[in-house]
Amino acid sequence: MKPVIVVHGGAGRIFKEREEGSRTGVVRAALRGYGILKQGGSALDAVEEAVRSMEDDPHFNAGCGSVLNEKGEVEMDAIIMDGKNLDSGAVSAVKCIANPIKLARLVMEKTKHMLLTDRGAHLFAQAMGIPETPGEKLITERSRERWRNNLEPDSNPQEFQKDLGTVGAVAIDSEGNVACATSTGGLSNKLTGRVGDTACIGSGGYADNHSGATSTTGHGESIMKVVLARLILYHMEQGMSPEMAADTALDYMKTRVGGLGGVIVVDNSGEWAARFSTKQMSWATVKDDQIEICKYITSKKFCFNPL
Ligand SMILES: NC(=O)C[C@H](N)C(=O)O
Repeated sequence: MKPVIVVHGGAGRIFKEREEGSRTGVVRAALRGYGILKQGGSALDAVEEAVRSMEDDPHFNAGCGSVLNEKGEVEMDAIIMDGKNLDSGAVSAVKCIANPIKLARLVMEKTKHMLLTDRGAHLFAQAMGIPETPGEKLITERSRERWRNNLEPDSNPQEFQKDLGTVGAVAIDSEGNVACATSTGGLSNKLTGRVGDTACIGSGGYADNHSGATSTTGHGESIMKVVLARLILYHMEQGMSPEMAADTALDYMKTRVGGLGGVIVVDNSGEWAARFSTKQMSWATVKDDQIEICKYITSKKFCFNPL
C-alpha cells in the first residue's frame, strides 16, 4: 500500500495576514508525517507527529496559539484513534501542556480508559512525566486580543469565531492501517469546562481500517449533533467515495442544524478528500511523493520529492 497523509489547519475564514503562516504550517506538518510513513512508520505515528507540529505552531488554534475561554485561559481538547483495533485516546479541558495530542496517545496506550479531562488529565500527565508548560506560554497576543474583543458587550462573537484553526491529520501506512488525530483550543470565549467535538470519538475524528479515517473542524456543537466523523465513514461503508461522503455529511450538518465545518478523509485504498462548508480551510496532502495544498493559497499543484 502506498502511504498517504492529509492534514488540516482548521475550517473558517483565513485572514490575509495568516495565509502564509498557515500554508507553511500545514505543509511542514504533512511532510513530517509523510516522512514517517515513507520510512515504514505507522499511520498512528504519522498523524501524531503532524498534529504535534501544528500544536507547536502559533498560527493554529491548538497547543501554543489556542484561543482562550471566558476567563482568558487556555483549555484544549485532543483525540487520536488507531483504525487497526479501534483503540482511541482523548483529553479535554487540559491547560498547562504543550502537546495535548501526545497526552491523548498516552491515555490510549497506558490506561484502560478513552477520555481523561481537566484535573484528572493533569494528574495523569504528571504521572507520565510530561513537563508542565505555563499557560502563559501557550497564549499568543492574537488570542488575547480576540478574547478581549469578545468581552465587549456589543461584540459579535460569531464574527470572532470565524478565524478558527483547529488542526488534524489522517493517514494510511504501507501496511494499510489508517489513523486520525485532532487537536484544538476550542471556541473563543467558551464557558469554562466546555468540551467540544474534538475530544469526542466519532465527532472530532474516527478511524477504522474497514473503511478509512477522518478528522473534523468547525462548529463543535453542530459536529457533535450529527456525529460528523462517524457519519462520513458510514456513508463510505454504504459505497460513497471519500469526497461524496464528506460533502453529503457536511451538507446534512448545514441543513439539519445550521452548522458549518470542514473535514479531511482517507479511505482504506488511499483515496482522499479535503472538503468544507466554511469559506476556507487550510489543508495539505502528500501521496506518491507529491504534495498538494489548498487552493485558496495557490491553484498550482506542488510536485517535489520531500525526502
Ligand atoms: N476550530 C474548531 O474546529 C473548533 C472545534 N471544532 C470546537 O468546536 O471546539
